[in-house]
Amino acid sequence: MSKLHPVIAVTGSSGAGTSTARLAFEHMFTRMNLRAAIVEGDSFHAYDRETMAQQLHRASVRGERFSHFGPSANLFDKLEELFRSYGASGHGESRRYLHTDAEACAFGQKAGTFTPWTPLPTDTDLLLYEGLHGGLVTDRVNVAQHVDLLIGLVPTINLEWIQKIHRDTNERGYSPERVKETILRRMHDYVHYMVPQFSQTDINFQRVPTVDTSNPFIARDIPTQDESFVVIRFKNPRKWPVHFPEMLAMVQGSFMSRRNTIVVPGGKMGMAMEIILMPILEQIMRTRDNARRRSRKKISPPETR
Ligand SMILES: Nc1ncnc2c1ncn2[C@@H]1O[C@H](COP(=O)(O)OP(=O)(O)O)[C@@H](O)[C@H]1O
Ligand SMILES: O=C(COP(=O)(O)O)[C@H](O)[C@H](O)COP(=O)(O)O
Repeated sequence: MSKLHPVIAVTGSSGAGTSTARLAFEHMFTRMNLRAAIVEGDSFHAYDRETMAQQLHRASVRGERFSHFGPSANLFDKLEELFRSYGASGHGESRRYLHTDAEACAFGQKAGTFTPWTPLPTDTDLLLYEGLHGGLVTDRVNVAQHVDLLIGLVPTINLEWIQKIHRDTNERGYSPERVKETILRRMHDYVHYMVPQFSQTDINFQRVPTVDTSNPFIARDIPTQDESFVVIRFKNPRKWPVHFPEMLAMVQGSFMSRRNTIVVPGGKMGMAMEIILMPILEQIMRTRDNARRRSRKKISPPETR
């Protein structure tokens, strides 16, 4: 945890909507005039697409579990080191995993490859991570301990699979069958490395469809915002400037389902994220500024003030 260099992580499974949620954060950062170092979780995969395919075949032949959700296909220690380093100094290094030809073309590379490791931009106000493992805790790494605000994007599983199938077939060129196989292959690691994170999160945003998603593998399109509700669970509401009565008054159609859980219409998800997250970001930045003032006082002795 860092007061001087806050780390914010949006964590969710493949297709959960973390890239989409990142855009909402970027809009808030712009409105708050904050400069963020943005890190995509896929950049901590251990293998590029070609090598990953070889590793997957080898694991299949050996009858071993192996997926993008688990430790053998990710650089978890490097991710924890990034969060630790940024929290301590505001510095670190990252790269990008280029999923599509369009992304890769901009770097003169092939899709499914990594850009080189490069230092994060300097003089940033905070780090924003969006990806698969922002809240990871295993017997070897504890990524979550370095995060100041941990957000879970956790649509109900049928909706998550519909979103992944839609995105992977339309934007990444995979067949629906191939995506179904990926979902099945990742199930063990999903249960052991993805799901436990959502007990670590400060806030979970769980989009729940109000239309039939019983068979996600035949869904023609993604349920729209208006065809859903969002269940927003706070692990510890007292930790943050969260005022449920104010939110209930501001978000039409919202209601409390538990003392720490507010439900909003899906079409109000963006508004609810802003109402909830901007005061929290403001609190984090006030804490950062106070810590920086104290740090400066320690450096300059009283007689020279
Ligand atoms: N709240 C939402 N409402 C409707 N569609 C969404 C929502 N969030 C994500 N999607 C769609 O789901 C798919 C996966 O979202 P994405 O942000 O790429 O997931 P991730 O980065 O977690 O893999 C995309 O097609 C995206 O447009
Ligand atoms: O599970 C994910 C995570 O990405 P996301 O959270 O965006 O779904 C992707 O399948 C891998 O990064 C491999 O990508 P690819 O299959 O394109 O090589």
